[in-house]
Amino acid sequence: MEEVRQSSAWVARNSSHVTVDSSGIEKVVEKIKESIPKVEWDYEGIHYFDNGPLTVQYLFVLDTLNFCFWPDKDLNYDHLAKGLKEALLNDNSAFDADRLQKYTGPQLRELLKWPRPLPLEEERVRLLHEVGFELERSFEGMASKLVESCGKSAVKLVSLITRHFPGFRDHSVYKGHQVFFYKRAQIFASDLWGAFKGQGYGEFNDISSITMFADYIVPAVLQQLGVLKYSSTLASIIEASSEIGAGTEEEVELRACSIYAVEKMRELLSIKSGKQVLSVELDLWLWSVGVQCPSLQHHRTLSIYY
Ligand SMILES: Nc1nc2c(c(CN[C@H]3C=C[C@H](O)[C@@H]3O)cn2[C@@H]2O[C@H](COP(=O)(O)O)[C@@H](O)[C@H]2O)c(=O)[nH]1
Repeated sequence: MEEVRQSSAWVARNSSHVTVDSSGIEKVVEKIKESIPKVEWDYEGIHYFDNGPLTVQYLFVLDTLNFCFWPDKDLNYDHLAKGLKEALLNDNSAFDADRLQKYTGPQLRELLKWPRPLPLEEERVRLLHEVGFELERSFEGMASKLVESCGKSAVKLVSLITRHFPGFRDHSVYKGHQVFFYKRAQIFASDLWGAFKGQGYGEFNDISSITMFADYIVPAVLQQLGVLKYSSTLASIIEASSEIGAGTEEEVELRACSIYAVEKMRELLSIKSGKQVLSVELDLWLWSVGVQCPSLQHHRTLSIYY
């Protein structure tokens, strides 16, 4: 994940609309260093888990669709995680590779028991087809085979996913530089690690390589904590709930500065507490704070990546 770290740091050094405030980081670290908040994976109790390959298939489908809920104000991540779980409990072949290649928009809606079109529904369906097709072509139809071929390396897993599945190639070009985020690929590795508690399909010797997942919730939490500072123009765009285009400087800076800030927080926290802290752990804490705050104003970008 070095390319994610390095390219995000480059954006943070050259940014025009978002700044990472080191005194803000110090304040947060001072507050939490004595007892570092630990949030348990699936604290909500919404995910499917059977300790086997079907869970891996579920998590891969989940993270294929884990983006852009906000255009429908009643829809959120929980609906997706729970809806897919219910679908699998009703029919354990619902995510077989051949079935994934055939879903239509209305069928996906029905699967999730959502009464109206999903945001970016056509893209969601296209990505499911892509995943079904490539799983069948290269991994005997099973996401578990994909995971098994990574030799307990999260870095290898992310790179294999981005090589095989174009829909996971989450990157941007910023001021002429290529910037990598790989949000859904990284969160898949982290979901495996969390669900299987670091064992079996969730065992990764390099889980510390994973960065935070640059979504639309964590940047807003970091801003509230005083870790990120926005230009007045950017702040008013977000307050007005106006859209920010995918690939704009503003959007790339919000995501990259969040990655950079969490890396800095992690480094400082490790020094001050004397314990190794993982970016995935900080991410889950920050995300859970964000989704429990109904008044949180986040940036709005139509994107298939987060
Ligand atoms: N950084 C980060 N972003 C995350 C997650 C998760 C869920 N992780 C699960 C794993 C274990 C836990 O028990 C969680 O349930 C979703 N998201 C992102 O949030 C947004 C959805 O927001 P809203 O519309 O309000 O539901 C959307 O971009 C989605 O991609 C995370 O962990 N970290």
